Parts: sequence; structure tokens; C-alpha cells
Amino acid sequence: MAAASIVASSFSSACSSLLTISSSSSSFATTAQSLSPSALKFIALRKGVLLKHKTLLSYSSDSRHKGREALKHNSCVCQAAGMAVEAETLNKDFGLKGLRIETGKGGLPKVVLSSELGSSAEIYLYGACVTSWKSMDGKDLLFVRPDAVFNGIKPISGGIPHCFPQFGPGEIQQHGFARNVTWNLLSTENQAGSPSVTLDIEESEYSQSMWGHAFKATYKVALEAERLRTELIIKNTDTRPFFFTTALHTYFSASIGGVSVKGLKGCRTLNKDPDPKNPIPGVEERDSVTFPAFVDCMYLNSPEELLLENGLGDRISIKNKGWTDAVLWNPYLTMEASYNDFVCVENAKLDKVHLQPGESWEAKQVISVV
Ligand SMILES: O=P(O)(O)OC[C@H]1O[C@H](O)[C@H](O)[C@@H](O)[C@@H]1O
Repeated sequence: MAAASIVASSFSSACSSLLTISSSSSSFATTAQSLSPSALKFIALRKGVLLKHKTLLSYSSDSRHKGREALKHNSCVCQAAGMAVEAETLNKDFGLKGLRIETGKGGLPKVVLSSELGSSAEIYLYGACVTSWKSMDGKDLLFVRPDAVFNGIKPISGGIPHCFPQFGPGEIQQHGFARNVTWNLLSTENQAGSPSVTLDIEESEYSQSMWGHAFKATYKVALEAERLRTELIIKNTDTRPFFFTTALHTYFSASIGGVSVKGLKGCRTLNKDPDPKNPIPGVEERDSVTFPAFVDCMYLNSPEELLLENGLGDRISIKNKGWTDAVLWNPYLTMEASYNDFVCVENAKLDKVHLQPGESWEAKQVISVV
């Protein structure tokens, strides 16, 4: 293992100092706020670098948890010489097949899962956003909008962003804050050829600036040959009750003229078109919902499986447990450059979930090509 040392200058509130982890070979650099302490420790340990806990803690309190404030300071750079994140090295070091960390767009770290049969998935720690799910033939079934930015400030527009602790507009910012904070890398597994990663977030100064509760959100993403499973657990770690709404805002690749969604007939609807703040109640009467124009509609008590034809020749089953509602969205000409290439079919929990201290809520999603 490479000998390594840490030169950590002071982590001032201006966040302009450098954390330098040095050893012999090439270098890996990323914005400090894009690496959570556990992610940094995780990478470092695999490279034989000993990170001192104190360093991580000060890193954590000075940069990571200041949210937008810290994120403004892009000069806050983490340079880890000798810690180039290479697939082979990490695979070897993990002893776990099918899992590695890579530097993604904008220098943000992403976890790459790959199955022995050729399917793969990518998850950014920023927003715990799954940005890619490729089937065994290499086709990406998820879509990232061309206007998506990977700057660790704005949410990633595409893949599977989280909406938590609020779906849509409301008392706090649209879709909450979980999609624009960096999640911790909690654990990795590879059970029976199914690589998985578990990420988590807890309250921070940033989250508490808009939602004053202590909580823990744990999110597991597991890749199987033909399926992608996710499990989200929200725990009230506070001494007072709280409530939330949430969704997995999944962007599927599509050719919108050929898209249909089956399974929603008979559901009560709340149509957000024309005014998202005053949705119009109704009932879905179609066997198959299509997208000939702008669609932004919430479906209450939707079933545990929806079938999506993506217009590109794929039938995708979207199963869930605990996600009691669904949302369909296509922006049509309001997003002229890309509306034709995606459809959002979102598993959601639109009725407020009330949690007493110590209680948890959990929901699962399984998407597969059928
Ligand atoms: O632009 P965003 O904040 O990512 O939201 C994109 C869309 O998300 C959901 O599908 C909502 O139902 C829409 O009303 C909203 O426009």
C-alpha cells in the first residue's frame, strides 16, 4: 500500500483551504463538499491512507453541513494525491465484485454497480441520485436531461432524484432538500451477484434551516441482472413528531409519442395542470395513459405495479411497496429541447406520513424490463 500523509490546513469558515492527502502517484481532486466524510474515509482506507477522525469531523462541520453557504465556495478543494479512483484498484481492495467508486461529472463521486450479466447502474452521492440504469444490452433506461448540471449546488435533473421531506411546492423549497445534499456512503454488499450500496443522510444545519427536525434517511440501491431495487427508510430521530411527503422522481428514457402507462384506471387524480398549487380532482378513466400534450398529474392510491411502454420498444414494470401514490409528468413544449426523450413516472407518498419519535416509514421500488 502506498505510504500517505495528510496535510490539512485550517478549515476556515471561508472554506478556502485545501485538504491534501498525499502519497506517491497520481492525484484525484474534487470539490470537498462533494465528498462526505464517510465517502472520503472509504476511498482513503482503500488506498491505505489513514484519515484522522478529527480531520473528518472538522471537514464535516466546516464545509459539508453548511449547505448552500458552503457550496458557494467552489474554491474549497480536496486534493487527494495518490488516490486516483480506479475501478480495478477499488474492486481489488473491496474484495467486492461489481462495485466501484468513480469520479463522475463535475468531479462528483458516483458509485458504479455492475452485474455479471452486463447490466449496470450509477448513483451519485450528491442527492443519492441514480443517474443510469443500463439493461443487459447496454441500453440506458433512465434519462438525464441535457440541461442537468453536476455542480453540487443544483439538484441533478434526471435519473431518480429524491423529493423529501416535501413533494412539490409548499412550505419549503420545491421537492425538499434531499436531492441537493451529499449523502454518506454507509455500506456496500454483493450478495449472490447483486451489488448494492446504502447511503444515508441526517439533519444538518442546512436541512434544519428549512425543516427543523432530526431524522435519518437510509437509501439502498441494489442491482440485479434485470432489475433495479431501491429501499428508502425515513426514521424520526427527534424528540417530537414530524410529518413529510416524498417521491422518487424517476425520469425514464422514452420517445414520448409512443409512451403509455397502464394500471392507473379508476384512481382518483389531482391534476396539477394548469395550477400546481391548486390541483383539480378527478378520476382516471383510461386503461392506458398517453402523452400527447403537457401532463402533470398525481394519482392517489395507485396500484403496486404500473406498466410503462417507453416508445423505444421496452416494457418496464414499476413495482412498489409502500409508495401508495404516483405522479406522471411530461413538460411537453415547456421543455422543448428534451420533452420528447423522457417521461417521469414517479412513485410517491403524497398523503402526509406522520412519525412519532423513534418510528420509521419504509418503501420499496423495483423496476425491471419485462
Ligand atoms: O423542476 P423540478 O423541481 O425538478 O420539478 C419537475 C416536476 O416534478 C414533478 O413531476 C411535479 O409534479 C411537477 O409539477 C414538476 O414540474
